Amino acid sequence: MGWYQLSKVHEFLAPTPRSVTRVRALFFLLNRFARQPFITKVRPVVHSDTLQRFVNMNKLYFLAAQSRVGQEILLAALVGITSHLVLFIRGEHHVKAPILFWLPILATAALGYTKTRGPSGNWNEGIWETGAVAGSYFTALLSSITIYRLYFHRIRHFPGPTLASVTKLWHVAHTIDSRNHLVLDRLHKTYGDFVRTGPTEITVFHPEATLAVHGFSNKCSKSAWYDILLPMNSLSTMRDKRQHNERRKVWERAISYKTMAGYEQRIKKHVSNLESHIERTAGQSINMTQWCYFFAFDAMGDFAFAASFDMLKTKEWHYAVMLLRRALGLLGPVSPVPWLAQLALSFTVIPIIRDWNEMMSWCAARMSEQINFILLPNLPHYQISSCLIRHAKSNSTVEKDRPFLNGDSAAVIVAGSDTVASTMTNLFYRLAACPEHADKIREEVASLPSVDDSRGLKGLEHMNGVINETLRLHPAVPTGGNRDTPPEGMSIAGTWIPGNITVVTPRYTIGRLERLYSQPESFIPERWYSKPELILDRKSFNPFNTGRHSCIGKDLALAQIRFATALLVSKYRISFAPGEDGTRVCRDMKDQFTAVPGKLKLVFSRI
Ligand code: HEM
Repeated sequence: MGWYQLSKVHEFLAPTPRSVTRVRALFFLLNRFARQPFITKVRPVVHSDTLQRFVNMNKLYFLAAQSRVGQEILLAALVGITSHLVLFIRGEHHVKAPILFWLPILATAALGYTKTRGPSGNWNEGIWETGAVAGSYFTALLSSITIYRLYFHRIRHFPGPTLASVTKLWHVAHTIDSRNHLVLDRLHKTYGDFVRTGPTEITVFHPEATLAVHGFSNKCSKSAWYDILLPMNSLSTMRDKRQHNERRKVWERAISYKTMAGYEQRIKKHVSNLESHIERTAGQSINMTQWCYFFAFDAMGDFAFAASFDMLKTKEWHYAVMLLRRALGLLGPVSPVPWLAQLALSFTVIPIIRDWNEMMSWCAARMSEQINFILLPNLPHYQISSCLIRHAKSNSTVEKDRPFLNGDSAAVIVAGSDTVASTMTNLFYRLAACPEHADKIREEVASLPSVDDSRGLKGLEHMNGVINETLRLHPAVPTGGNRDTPPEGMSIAGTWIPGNITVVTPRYTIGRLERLYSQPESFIPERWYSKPELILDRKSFNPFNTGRHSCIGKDLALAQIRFATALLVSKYRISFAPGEDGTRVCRDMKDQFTAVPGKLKLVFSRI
């Protein structure tokens, strides 16, 4: 647009001598923020009619500004922009999401009331005016947020879906069926190693991300997602580094080298319960996914509270486990958006939220039982809750520690059961699909003095290869584990990521990168011992995470998986049930922070 047309606009917009400077500034800004020069882009469509309409609108706008309602509308717009620039743009607000959601709604209702019912109230005008003022506030707020995130944000130059950089609701819309692992995998294929998956979030698929973000020397901190249990807290959700370090030391006493022997005795009991069922149903089709869950939850209930859920015996889902599994369904769609999770949790009448709260109360009640009824000298060492209670009782901090004790009781059941159950389901799926791996494990186990020789089992190369390969292709935590970059920012593989940006490092995709593994989609356990050339960079394999937040239950989990695999493989041949080909395990898998595999029907036949 030339100066002739510009000065026309300027005559109408601001008829004062200072207007030339203002109009110049306006067009300078438009040019600056648009991806390409705004004026050249707009020029062909700005003919005299359009210009006249634009001018008329501006006249109306100035007239409106002189009326009372017009002033209110302008003020609302100003408040909208100011609340973004002063409040929302800084810090975290997800915990206050319920207040921030209801406040404008209540304010609009109050405004509506005064305009329609007050002394000078008029129903029709009042409704119209309230709508206009509220609309003006929200339009201004959302426009300000959108413009800022698209054109000014520190990470605006990272590629990714445009809507994802404006709002995280984009992510919710895509993960409504709990398949975040596939959503992120597709984004990697489209946009490359660094993808902007949210207004303040970058998902990094580069192999170096694992160590940079999770390794021992990293300065990152846990992201807003980890406030999910508030007002409770737990080792796995603690964001404060000092608090986490202290709590971790208490946990290390609960699951240590010394206590492992105690746990192993009880693992053998649960493996034997699983095997009894398989023996009774030998030659018949069984739902292996379900039995892996029964096994893992029974064992974890026992380790956590000395109270097994006894599902392997009753052959039925325990009420509390059903609650927990239903409640965790919430994490699939809302996990990518911490503020939505907080908001959703405030709607306590929704069935899934009721399940969530009931599950939390159930776990808290189990912890209270332990606190109230078990005396200090009787607390066994090889029980997680008893070690945590012992610490609180000996420091007289039971009441102060309640939020941690209650949070830990819920977190340990989820962290310890879901992960083991999904890994075992996937492992048996792989053994049924490739029986030669089961044959190799059988040979290895036969070389040991006993099938439950824990030391010997640890050294079985092929069995460990099968476990690693299962965890690589089917990680139990496929995308979770988000971190925030330190305030000063950080560099990952030469790419600078500014401070306080959430970084996601999805194990599901990183475990399948061609840059890291030859034939990445193939299940080759030998790559972990006899064919190391098939692994190009071992450092980024972290199914249990690395660094100070690494899985504290790793040894416990591996012991369960090894004992169960060794016993079942040495006694039975494993095959798919008639009509089953195993595809449902991956096809129906859900990513609810932990992975939930699809149904798997197997037949175990005695050897
Ligand atoms: C195959 C089984 C398992 C896998 C693959 C696994 C994986 C993981 C991963 C990836 C993390 C890090 C999560 C994050 O960054 O937020 C983690 C943390 C954790 N896991 Fe496990 N886990 C398994 C079994 C267990 C078991 C049996 C327990 C029982 C005690 C357990 C307890 C925990 C706890 C308490 C944390 C938090 C540690 C911290 O933040 O200091 N996990 N696990």
